[in-house]
Amino acid sequence: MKQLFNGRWPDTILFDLDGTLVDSAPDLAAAIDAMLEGLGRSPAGAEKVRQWVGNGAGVLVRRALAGRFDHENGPHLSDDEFHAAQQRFFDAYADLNGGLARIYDGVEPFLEAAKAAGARLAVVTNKPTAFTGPLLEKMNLAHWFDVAISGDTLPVKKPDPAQLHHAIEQLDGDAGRTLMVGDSINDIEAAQRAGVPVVAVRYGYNYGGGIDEMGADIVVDSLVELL
Ligand SMILES: O=C(O)COP(=O)(O)O
Ligand SMILES: [Mg+2]
Repeated sequence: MKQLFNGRWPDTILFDLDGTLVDSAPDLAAAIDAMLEGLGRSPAGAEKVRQWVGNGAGVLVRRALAGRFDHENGPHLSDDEFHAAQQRFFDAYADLNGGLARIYDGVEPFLEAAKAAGARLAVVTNKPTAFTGPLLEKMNLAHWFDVAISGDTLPVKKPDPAQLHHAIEQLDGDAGRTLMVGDSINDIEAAQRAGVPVVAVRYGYNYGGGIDEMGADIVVDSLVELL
């Protein structure tokens, strides 16, 4: 990592949340299944939900209702049906968020070292604001971060680079002295479009696909490999 920054630590580091800092898919799956069961439908199960996470809550709900990743090709959904289902998901996830989730190995040692090196840290997630703060608090991770930018903070989400620009501005940073750390093609694309070097982790979701050939500057199995 330091070779990307002339042998020094980056000044600012932006972290994706779901699939990078925290394995939140079990809670997301439980909430999606509660939504589906409330609608009289069969549960989707954790394996599918893990592959549907990545574009925020609304798209996750749409994929679950369609029973497929490419929800645009599923049955027509009225706005009312969508909003009623999404509300069920929000209610269920508000109760379940952080219950089964766990912090990935290597995350806390890396955060500790980054802070000790003087880096300023932000979370940049597609998760809605209503769930980002509570999850960070529940995992006892909130104290590491100066800023959290969520999926509804701005009108656009990753892979658009706007959340990264916003985080860098709030941290008083500079894209050339910033590192992005993520688990999905969205994180890599957003970082590239923001002109920020990017580390990808192999243990995350990335829609069930590999991350090695997606263009990240560095790919690791654990963030401790960066130390
Ligand atoms: O909520 C999602 O869809 C994904 O969230 P992430 O950006 O933290 O991976
Ligand atoms: Mg992620």
